Amino acid sequence: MVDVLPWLLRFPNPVRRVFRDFQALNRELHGFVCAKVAQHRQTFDPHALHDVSDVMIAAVERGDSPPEGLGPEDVEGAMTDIFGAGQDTTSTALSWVLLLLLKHPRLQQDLQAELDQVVGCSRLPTAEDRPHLPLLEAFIYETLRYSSFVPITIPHATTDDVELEGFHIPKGTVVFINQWSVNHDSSKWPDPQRFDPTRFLDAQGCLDRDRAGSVMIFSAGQRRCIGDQLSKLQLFLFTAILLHQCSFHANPAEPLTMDCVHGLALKPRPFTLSVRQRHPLLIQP
Ligand code: HEM
Repeated sequence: MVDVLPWLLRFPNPVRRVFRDFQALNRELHGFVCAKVAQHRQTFDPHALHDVSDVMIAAVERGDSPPEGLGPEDVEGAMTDIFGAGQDTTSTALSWVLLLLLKHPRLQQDLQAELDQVVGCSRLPTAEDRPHLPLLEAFIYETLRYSSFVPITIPHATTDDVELEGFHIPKGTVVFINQWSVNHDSSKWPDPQRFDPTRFLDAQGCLDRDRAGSVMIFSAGQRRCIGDQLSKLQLFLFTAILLHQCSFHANPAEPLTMDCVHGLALKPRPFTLSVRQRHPLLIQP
């Protein structure tokens, strides 16, 4: 196994700082998760598994995993990974969703018109509405492509010598994918700097699944994100429900900039907005 940390420490200061901040954050999260897992162990009932922590505890305690697989001491680490990897990414995606809705008020209205037509105003959008809301799906894919908010993937290292398109990559080389450049490659994406969800719609107005599948934000290969389907569903539901229930308006005193705060994920600079209720509220406060 190759240790990528010494390699990361060779980076210039700002990049090192990002990884240090990340380590500090991860330590804090780990403490929180350990306390939660301890509570789960106390209340554990093998006949009533309530969440992913219960399932994980059940799996390691039943001895389902192979001898070299996870043991009871790994539950806290695995849960920290899942929460650490899933929380910041999904909330960052939502910040971009909101910022881009503010930047494109006409598109916001079109998305609401699609929701009103498909869902109506007597119920909330559900996952079953997804195939009938192509513009909303296209908006989410374009947000992921355009923001490319995980611009480079987590560094890995080659376990053998590799030949790739005429390049020799020796064993033990640290490699990662530049997702931002894949998503802004002008040979693949016409006018890549333009935010245009309709690039994901075909002539019939349906979602072009091949095109959507070529957005790269969850990495590739064996260590590709395990949460991709879950997070796309979450993003769909959050965005659909927010837009169905509310309209979002920019603060005229603030310029709407696409400049980002740089870290492991690119985040929009802090911004404020006003929210107006559309229909009689269907969500119970
Ligand atoms: C929009 C949201 C998300 C984005 C953009 C995203 C992106 C990524 C990326 C780029 C990686 C690195 C893959 C690599 O090492 O090359 C990754 C790994 C991972 N993600 Fe996500 N992710 C998201 C949501 C989630 C969610 C919701 C979960 C869990 C519920 C999750 C769990 C993980 C885990 C556990 C890994 C490590 C996989 C491994 O090392 O084998 N992610 N993700």
